[in-house]
Amino acid sequence: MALLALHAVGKSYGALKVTDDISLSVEEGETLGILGPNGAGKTTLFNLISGDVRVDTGRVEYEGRDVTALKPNQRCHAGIGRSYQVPQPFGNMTVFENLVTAACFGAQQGEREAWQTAYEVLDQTGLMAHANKPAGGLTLLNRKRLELARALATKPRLLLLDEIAGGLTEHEAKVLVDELKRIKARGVTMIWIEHVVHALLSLADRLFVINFGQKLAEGAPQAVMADAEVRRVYMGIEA
Ligand SMILES: Nc1ncnc2c1ncn2[C@@H]1O[C@H](COP(=O)(O)OP(=O)(O)OP(=O)(O)O)[C@@H](O)[C@H]1O
Repeated sequence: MALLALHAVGKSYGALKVTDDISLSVEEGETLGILGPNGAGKTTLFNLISGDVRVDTGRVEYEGRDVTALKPNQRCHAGIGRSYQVPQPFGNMTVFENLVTAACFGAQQGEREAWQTAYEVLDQTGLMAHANKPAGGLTLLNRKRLELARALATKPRLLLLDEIAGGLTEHEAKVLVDELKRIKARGVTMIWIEHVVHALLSLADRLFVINFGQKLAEGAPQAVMADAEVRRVYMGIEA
C-alpha cells in the first residue's frame, strides 16, 4: 500500500488550471523528487497534499485513508509535515522555542516531551549552537535548517520539502543534502520540490515532472532527465 496517493486531483484559480488531473503515489521510505518550470504548479501540489488548499476535484489518500476533507492541522497530526519555500519561523521566538511550538502543536506532545523532541532535532539539524538565538536573525542556511527542523519536530512520517536548497552555496547545499540523507536513512518518506537538480538527484529514488499543472514525466531519475520533452521544457535544451 502506498503511503500517499493522489487520485486525479485538480485545482483552478479562476480560469487558470493550476493542478490538472494529477495522480501519483509514494511508497513508504521513498524519496520522490518534483521538478518543473517556475509556475508549473509544484507548490500548489504540496498545498493540496498538506491541506493548506482544498482540491476542487479528486482525492488525497494517506496511509490508505481518504484525508481530502481534513484540515492542515489534522493532516499534520496524522504525520504529514512540510517546509515552506519562504521560511516561516516565529521570528521573535528563539530557535528552541520554535521547535517546542512545532512539537506541541504539530506532534501534539506535552511540554516535557516537546523539549526532548526540540533537543533531538537541534542535534540532527546542526542548530544546537543557535538554540537560544532569535529565529529572525539567522543566516539563510540556518533559516533553511530551521525550516527543516520545524517540520521534523512535528514528527512526520511523510515530509514535504519545498525548495529547501534554493539560494544556498554549493557547500551549504551539500551540508543540507547530508542532513536529508540521514533523515531518509531513518525511514522518513519524502517528497522534495527542488530546482537545484544535482542536490535532488543525489537523494531522489524517482522523479515526477510537472508542466502547466499536468504530469509531463515520471520515473527513474536518469531516464527522466534524459527524456527529450523534459530537457526541452525544463532545461530549454532542444533535441
Ligand atoms: N492563491 C492563488 N491565487 C491565484 N493564483 C495562484 C495562487 N497560488 C498559485 N497561483 C498561480 O498558480 C500557478 C502555479 O503556482 P505554484 O506556486 O504552484 O508554482 P510552482 O511550480 O511552485 O512555481 P515556483 O517554481 O516558481 O515556486 C502560478 O501561475 C501562480 O501564479
